[in-house]
Amino acid sequence: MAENARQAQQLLQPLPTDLAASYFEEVIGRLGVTLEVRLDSKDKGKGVFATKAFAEEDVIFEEPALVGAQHTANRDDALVCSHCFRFIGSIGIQIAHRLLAKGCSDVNPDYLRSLWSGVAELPYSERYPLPELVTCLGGCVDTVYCSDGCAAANWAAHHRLLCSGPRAPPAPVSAPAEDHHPRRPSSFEAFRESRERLQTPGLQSLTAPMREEPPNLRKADAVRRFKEHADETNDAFHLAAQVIAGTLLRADEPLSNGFAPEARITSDRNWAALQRAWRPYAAAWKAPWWECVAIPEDVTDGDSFRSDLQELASDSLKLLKAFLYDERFPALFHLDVYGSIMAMFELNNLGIYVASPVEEYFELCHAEGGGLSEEEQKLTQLITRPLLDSLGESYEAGCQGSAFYALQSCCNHSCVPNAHAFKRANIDIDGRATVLAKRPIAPGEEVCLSYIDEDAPYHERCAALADYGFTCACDKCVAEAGVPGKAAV
Ligand SMILES: C[S@@+](CC[C@H](N)C(=O)[O-])C[C@H]1O[C@@H](n2cnc3c(N)ncnc32)[C@H](O)[C@@H]1O
Repeated sequence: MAENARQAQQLLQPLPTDLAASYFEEVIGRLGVTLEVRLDSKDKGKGVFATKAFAEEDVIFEEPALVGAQHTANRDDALVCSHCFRFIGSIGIQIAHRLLAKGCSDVNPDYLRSLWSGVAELPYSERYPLPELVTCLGGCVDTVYCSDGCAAANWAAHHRLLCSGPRAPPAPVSAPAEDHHPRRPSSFEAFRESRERLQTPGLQSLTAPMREEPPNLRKADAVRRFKEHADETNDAFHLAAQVIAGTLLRADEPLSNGFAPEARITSDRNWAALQRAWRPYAAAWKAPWWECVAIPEDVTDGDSFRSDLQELASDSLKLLKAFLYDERFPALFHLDVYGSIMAMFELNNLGIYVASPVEEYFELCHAEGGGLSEEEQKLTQLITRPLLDSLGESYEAGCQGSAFYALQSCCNHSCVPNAHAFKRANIDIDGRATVLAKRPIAPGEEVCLSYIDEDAPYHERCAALADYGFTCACDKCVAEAGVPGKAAV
């Protein structure tokens, strides 16, 4: 077996117990929570266990995503920080963003542009202050942030390698450069145009010979092609790119800082650095995507469905390698490794949901008892009614995406869960996972979430969990499976 394939197969092995234990101790320490990850939880693999008592509604843990992305289709609905997923700008900017993106003809576009630029402001919108928009350190417009801190953190985590920006990045990359001022694109059109350019490779980029372009433009085009393919086929490829870029950056760090793992031969040092950097994902090991995905009911030829998925992943990986390939770490770019990352998202992801402040704003202005006097509402609605009507039923659309969390992804399922991932109104305003106790939990008890509608009848629950590739062994399922007639309810 070639060295590359051999190393790839090694990356695809579950972490040895001692390394997995120390990795999760580090995760628990970083999050500062009173929990432990046990590696063998009753035939279910890993599980999360309480090490102290929790009362009902207690926060069991909160955790930022390791990688996360807003759904492509949601980008026009919600303008959020690309790192923490908080809403940004202002209520006026959020509404203008959506209506201008929709090409709405019911409201004067000049008025919407003035909302976008901040020249016009909506009455009472100051009651819902949002952080100023901050642009990307590398100058691309496919990411925007709520603060310099988020821009720097995203840059350091993976965006440094995934940025399609035209500007040379400021140095050092670990801290925002002093001359980097938060700034928002001057007009919605400039912002939008730049985003559209990201989604549509210009004719020039398809026809111009690559070698005549400066290297940074070549890279920018290759990044755009990868992102466009992900937008059109499967959002999870964006997350897979973040995993690979983040792993490369972590593997590179000890090598470039001279703190290389102890090994005399360079290739051995590179391999040791890669193995260490890969740990968060080795701990979430899964079989390749095309093998573990449940075949949809309407698909008759399962084999060709699986081979189509494999081909799709292969196309995506080729586009990624065009700008990200690093010859020191060839195993990271093996198709089976890419497939395992995709499977991790398929089986372990948590949806991101952040409620929109626009919903609350319209409640204030339009709902009975919303907080304004009748007279104030009447006057305000002269401005807000046309906006609300144009937005239509989906006026309250929140931010939606998906993310992977180191600890939450270890929580097993139960059809009588003692915990739930829940967003508390006005408290949980970003993409962190917040897990609350649904009932009192004793020390030593396993913390379980429900991946599905746990109130559904037994056979529906079984079918829903088959998509996750397992048969539930919780007490409720065991009891119901044994009761004649119950399965048919
Ligand atoms: C999000 S992971 C949870 C962590 C997992 N135990 C691990 O070792 O990585 C989901 C996987 O855990 C296992 N699992 C979770 N809940 C289960 C249950 N109630 N019964 C059996 N297996 C379960 C299944 O293999 C499922 O695909």
